[in-house]
Amino acid sequence: MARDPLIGIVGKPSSGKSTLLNSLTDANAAVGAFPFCTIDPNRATGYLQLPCACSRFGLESQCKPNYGWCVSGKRHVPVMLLDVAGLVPGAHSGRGLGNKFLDDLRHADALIHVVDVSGTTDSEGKNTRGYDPLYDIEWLQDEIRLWIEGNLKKRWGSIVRRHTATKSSPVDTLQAQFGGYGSQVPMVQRALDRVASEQGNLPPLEQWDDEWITRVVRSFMAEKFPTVLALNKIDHPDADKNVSKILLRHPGTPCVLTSAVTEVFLRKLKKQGFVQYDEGTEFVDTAEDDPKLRPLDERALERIERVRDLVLYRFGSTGVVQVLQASVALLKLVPVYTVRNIHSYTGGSGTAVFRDCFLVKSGTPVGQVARHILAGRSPSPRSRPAAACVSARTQPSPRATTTSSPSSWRPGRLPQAHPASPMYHSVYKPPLTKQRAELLV
Ligand SMILES: Nc1nc2c(ncn2[C@@H]2O[C@H](COP(=O)(O)OP(=O)(O)OP(=O)(O)O)[C@@H](O)[C@H]2O)c(=O)[nH]1
Repeated sequence: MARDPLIGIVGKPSSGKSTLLNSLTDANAAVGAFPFCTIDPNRATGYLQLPCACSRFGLESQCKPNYGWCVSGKRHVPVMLLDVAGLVPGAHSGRGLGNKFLDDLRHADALIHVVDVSGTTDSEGKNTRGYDPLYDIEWLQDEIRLWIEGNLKKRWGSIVRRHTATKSSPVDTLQAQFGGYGSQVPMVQRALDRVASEQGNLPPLEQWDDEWITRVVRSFMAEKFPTVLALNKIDHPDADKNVSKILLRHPGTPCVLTSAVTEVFLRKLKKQGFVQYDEGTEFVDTAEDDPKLRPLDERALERIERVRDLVLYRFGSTGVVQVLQASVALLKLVPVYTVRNIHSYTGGSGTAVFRDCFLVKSGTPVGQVARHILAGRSPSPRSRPAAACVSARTQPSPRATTTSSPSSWRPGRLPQAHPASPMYHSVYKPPLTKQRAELLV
């Protein structure tokens, strides 16, 4: 990924995409209980929560990020988000507001699919009761596949002729077609390898029929658009049974239970000084717990109680922070802290430490990281040339620098994402056995 990661938020109309975007950012995307409330894709900066490198050295008080912020060793790293207008079944052929929305997705590196698990909106986002959201997961994946497949099949005859005439490899031929989605050769190669491992060797490209094309496109989708499901509206009484059904049907898919509307509510009260809320946790203090806070009226207090009972105490959080962490984890990104002084971790002048943090694919050679950072940014003089890279996940050594190579990681490469990292813990990996899930139903 030669640019900053972009996470696309997709789903049917009224599933809560804009609410999720608002809860992750300071954006004010239009929110409404009517379909197609969003028409243009909204881009906004969300903030990914990570344990900051400063906390490993007891330097929390000196940590002053150039972008985002850090509180008590919890770093908030900016990540670009894209809220795509609601998709409906048949979108690939222009239904709803057309496949223009699918085109908006081209540059996304991973997707958050917002699924309304309350069952109160149908596949087009219209109000209903008892709707089965399992259907939404399937048709949305199909729409994306049919869109890519349609674009490919439109030109299949000439693609094959050119492939034969130029004696290209299937990877090169497909890369020429998939380049518009921001693919790269290794990504296309992985997609083909996956098909080969599942189906046996692929026939020559000239002999691919519709079924082979579908298999290849499916596999490319898994590489290009890794997806996490945000099972949203868990505050609704009908959500439990739908969540259980989804977890049973999609055991391998990363899912995070969310209540975006609760997160928006809590962040708003926090901003206004009514509550102390630690985002990503279940802890909300009011004036009853901390007299320094502004007192809430009876109605707001009742709502806080409901939110605690229905969401925070039951699920441990609103899930909004975790869903962004899960999507970044799908991309196998690790934070890299560039510092000028590898002894003080400062950025040049002053005493502030760990001023810059970049998200980089795990395993990327240090030289490539440096080239990417120096080429892709126009850093301020204060944060200019990185003399060293420190990754928050370097375990157990504190330093991963270009000039020293601690024994715990391979010299010249960034460490692999640590499996015990909170980034992975926070992904809602269904801990349910089949029996427990059935009990929930
Ligand atoms: N109960 C509940 N309602 C929610 C939640 N998240 C969003 N909503 C409500 O769902 C409705 C639709 O939310 P939006 O965020 O506008 O949905 P959208 O998916 O962006 O819709 P489009 O713009 O039409 O694509 C609004 O009334 C929200 O308040 C949630 O977690 N729980």
